[in-house]
Amino acid sequence: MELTLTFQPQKVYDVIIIGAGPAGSSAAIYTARAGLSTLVLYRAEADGALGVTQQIENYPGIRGPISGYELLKLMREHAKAFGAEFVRGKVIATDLLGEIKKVYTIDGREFQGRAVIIASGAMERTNKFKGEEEFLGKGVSYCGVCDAAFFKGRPVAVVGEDDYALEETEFIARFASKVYLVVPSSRIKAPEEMVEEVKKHPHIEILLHHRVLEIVGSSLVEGLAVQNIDTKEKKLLQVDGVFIFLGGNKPSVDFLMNQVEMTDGHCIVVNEEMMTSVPGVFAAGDVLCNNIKQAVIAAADGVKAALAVDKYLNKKAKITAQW
Ligand SMILES: Cc1cc2nc3c(=O)[nH]c(=O)nc-3n(C[C@H](O)[C@H](O)[C@H](O)COP(=O)(O)OP(=O)(O)OC[C@H]3O[C@@H](n4cnc5c(N)ncnc54)[C@H](O)[C@@H]3O)c2cc1C
Repeated sequence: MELTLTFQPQKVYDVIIIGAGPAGSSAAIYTARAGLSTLVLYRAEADGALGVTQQIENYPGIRGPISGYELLKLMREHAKAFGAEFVRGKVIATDLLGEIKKVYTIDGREFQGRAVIIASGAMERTNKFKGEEEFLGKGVSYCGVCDAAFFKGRPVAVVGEDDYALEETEFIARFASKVYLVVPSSRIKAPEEMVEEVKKHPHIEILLHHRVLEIVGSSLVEGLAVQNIDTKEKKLLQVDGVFIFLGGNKPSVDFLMNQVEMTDGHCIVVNEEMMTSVPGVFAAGDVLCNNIKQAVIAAADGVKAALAVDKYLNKKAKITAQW
């Protein structure tokens, strides 16, 4: 019998956009409309600064009030209508220095593109909890897909307060016997229907408005000390694992692995055409520290980056507007 092997070459996109907030989605409208094959990678549906915004009423043309997530869906649908592909996947690593740029997601996929736009926002944490570094890999994790199975039939805690944290909590609850969802704020910043789903889950207990005091244990995690912010009551949750999915206000740039020039404060350096120090790699939106954090400014930045990608890939002498 003759064996025929068929080799499926990996698709190389014209541009990969990391982030589906206003910067990434607006960039995708322009790159896709310019006929460039466009892939947008994003972490979770109602994620990023706009995704968690309850109400917005100052985005031009959308009088509102409208939730940030509803506005995002309009932007994404607009980009999809021009052919942009949106794929969920948290980017954890990149290889940007070659002509073909490689982008890796947490679930082990590799994507290739001729240009990359970094539009991952600025919602990384700035502070760590007591015990977090000590128990990293010994019960502390930042990845449900990677580590939830290690906690099959055992109790864990998840610390987080948005859509991304909810999705991870639901996934982890498939394995753990009990999941305490510790929410530092007084509400979960996610669409109501997602919150209701999680509330109904028999293994999940939500602790709203609780702060983390300390992750405790000897060689492995044995508990999470928390405090109710309203009543000041402290308790020790007996858990074997602590998953942390909190946001902050630092640029989300870990996956760049120092390949592009940055300032001391982890701010990406770009030129007037939004290009970083690496040819073919651009950045837009809140990920740029000096930006005024507004949706319309992020969107405009995304458009500038998209037009610059068109110039770069099509070797144009200058950036041209799209009519
Ligand atoms: C509470 C709040 C209220 C606000 N209210 C207003 C307002 O009323 N009006 C206004 O104009 N602006 C408002 N803003 C600001 C506005 O939301 C931001 O300026 C804007 O969303 C920035 O857009 P962005 O695309 O740069 O980043 P974001 O909107 O933060 O989007 C980042 C994207 O990157 C993705 N991402 C991050 N890391 C990764 C990764 N590792 N892998 C894959 N994807 C990743 C996320 O999933 C998300 O899709 C508000 C912000 C907040 C937090």
